[in-house]
Amino acid sequence: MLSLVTRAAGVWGRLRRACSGAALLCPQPWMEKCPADHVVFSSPYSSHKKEKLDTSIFPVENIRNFSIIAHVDHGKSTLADRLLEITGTIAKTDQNKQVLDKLQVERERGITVKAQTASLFYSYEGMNYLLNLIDTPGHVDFSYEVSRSLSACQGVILVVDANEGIQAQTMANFYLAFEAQLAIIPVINKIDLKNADPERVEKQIEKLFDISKDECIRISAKLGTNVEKVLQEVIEKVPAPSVNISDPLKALVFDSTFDHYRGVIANIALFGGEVQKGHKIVSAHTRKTYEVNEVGILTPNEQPTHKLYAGQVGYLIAGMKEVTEAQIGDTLYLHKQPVEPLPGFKSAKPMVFAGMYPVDQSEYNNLKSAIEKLTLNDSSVTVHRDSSLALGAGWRLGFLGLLHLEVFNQRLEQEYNASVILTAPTVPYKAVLSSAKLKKEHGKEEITVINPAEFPDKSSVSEYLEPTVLGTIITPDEYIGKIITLCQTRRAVQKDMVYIDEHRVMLKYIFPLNEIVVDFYDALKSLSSGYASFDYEDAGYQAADLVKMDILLNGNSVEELGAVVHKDKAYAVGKAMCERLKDAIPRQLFEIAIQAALGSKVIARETVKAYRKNVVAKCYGGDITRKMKLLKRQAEGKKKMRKIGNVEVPKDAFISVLKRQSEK
Ligand SMILES: Nc1nc2c(ncn2[C@@H]2O[C@H](COP(=O)(O)OP(=O)(O)OP(=O)(O)O)[C@@H](O)[C@H]2O)c(=O)[nH]1
Repeated sequence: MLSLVTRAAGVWGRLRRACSGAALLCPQPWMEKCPADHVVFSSPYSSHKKEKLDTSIFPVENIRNFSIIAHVDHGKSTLADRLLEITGTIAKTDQNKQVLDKLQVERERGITVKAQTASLFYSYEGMNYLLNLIDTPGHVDFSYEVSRSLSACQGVILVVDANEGIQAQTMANFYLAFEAQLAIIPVINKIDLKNADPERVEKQIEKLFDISKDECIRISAKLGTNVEKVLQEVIEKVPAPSVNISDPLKALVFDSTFDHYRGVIANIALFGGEVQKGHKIVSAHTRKTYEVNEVGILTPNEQPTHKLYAGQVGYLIAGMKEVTEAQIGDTLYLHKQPVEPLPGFKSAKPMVFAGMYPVDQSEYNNLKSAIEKLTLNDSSVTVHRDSSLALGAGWRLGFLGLLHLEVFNQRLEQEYNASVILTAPTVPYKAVLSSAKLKKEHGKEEITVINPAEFPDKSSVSEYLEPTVLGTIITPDEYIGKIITLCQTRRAVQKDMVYIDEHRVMLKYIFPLNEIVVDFYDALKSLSSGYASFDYEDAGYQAADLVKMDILLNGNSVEELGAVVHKDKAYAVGKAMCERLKDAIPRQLFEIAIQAALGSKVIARETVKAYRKNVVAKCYGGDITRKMKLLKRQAEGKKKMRKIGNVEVPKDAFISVLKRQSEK
């Protein structure tokens, strides 16, 4: 014990030297409130220190790796901010709002989409600890991030809102942690709210998770109330990683990003050994050898260290220039010291597919490289090459949900300046083939169809199958009636209904995936005044009576707008799609007929009237610059259009047509 304290004191000195003097310790204003034994010895967030830190002072027993998990908006990122402040990782200011949500898309939408790591230094009861915190997203579309993050952890802080109580994603995230056998610290947040009812939430936690209410910590992440207690509980309750420094290096790549200058930056968790600059490492996946250029921890910016040791979580740069070289889930080991690779991750199962095309074919290569780099950072996206008559060469991408698709699209625009056309999303259907010709062509009897254009005709199929999910809805009981009706209109079958307390009910339904993927969540929120929550998991395939619906513009079938629908819904969906297309397609110089058809049978029709006005007429005889401006604006608008036959279709129309306006 003594030697550890002495070592730690020495380290503190070294860390203090490594971080510039100004960055450290009292009399920093935010330090004065720290209790005497909670010594802070990291640098403020803003300053990236090039001088290397020595983290050897933290023996494995003093390392804790943990995640914060919760339902959307229950306060994970706010709690992370407070933990960063308490440990002096960032200065305490009012500007600290969701510091770990670094992406523009996260800040704009106010949600976490990427798990983010931060190493915190904390001194408690005379011991110095290295705490590696991973903040995770709450939305179901990003649950792959959560499950990957948990593989680098031994414990979780499970945050539950004191007003909303346990919600659908609280359940899902709890089970992820429970199945991974992690220590779970239940935290009831937002106790400062007027309607907070922590006692009710404690009862729910006892009932649903079998965790004693005495273990729950009541906090306000916003005000900082009791947050320090959470940190101490992490030290007390989360076990240190069970690893050995003297073993050969075994590092799990649990995330990667691509830096334009430095290539691939891999986030790694060390399950054995140590690694430092100059080491030769091998990727178990590609068997390629690399020399390590830099290792470090994330504070939460990259902070180089001399080495990374077993039990630590950090980053590694090793001259991987191609995005395909750093697979998430890969195991890295030292050259000539091979190890049994870690199990890696189950690959994500895409729920929604959509076509993605460059707005202009000349941008194909740029977009290709942008997609490759972004999928390195978001490995749950699957990519297949595709092409379409109207849109040219492109890709068919698989996502975990519609929000995931939208966020990926937004990130492409914001981080890679790439503008794309997205086609209507579809779920992966299956067809059991009866035609000998098709069976031979595909080399199998059952095919998965991720593009409606390739949906085989009924005459060559013995059965169609559609994907289903087990949905969990948690709602105040006053909305049950409306919710049950909504579920029935979505062809759902009820599996369970239990009261989780006097007024809240948990419903379980099997849904056809295509009934919920686009807008079920919005409909649920709107009819429950925002109080119901929803989460789902894969539940296999079921037989379904499916048909392919074509959309025609002036008699020409538009492959990119075609959809696979349930036969009973074809008329309603066709009518709605035609109506929405009518709103989306601007009037042009000729009349446009929009039709939905099943085979040769037209089931719905709308007309866009011709547009007669000459936009520059009013400029004749007038100012030529005004006329030029008007024409330029028109040309800009045209760039956002796609010509199909002779009809100009706005690029957003392809995706917006499937959205249902409102639920009756
Ligand atoms: N009153 C009150 N509001 C809080 C508290 N903690 C968080 N909030 C607010 O709740 C909202 C959501 O907080 P976040 O920290 O972004 O929640 P999150 O769980 O990280 O959200 P996602 O990452 O999108 O899942 C924000 O407006 C916070 O200011 C709290 O203790 N009290």
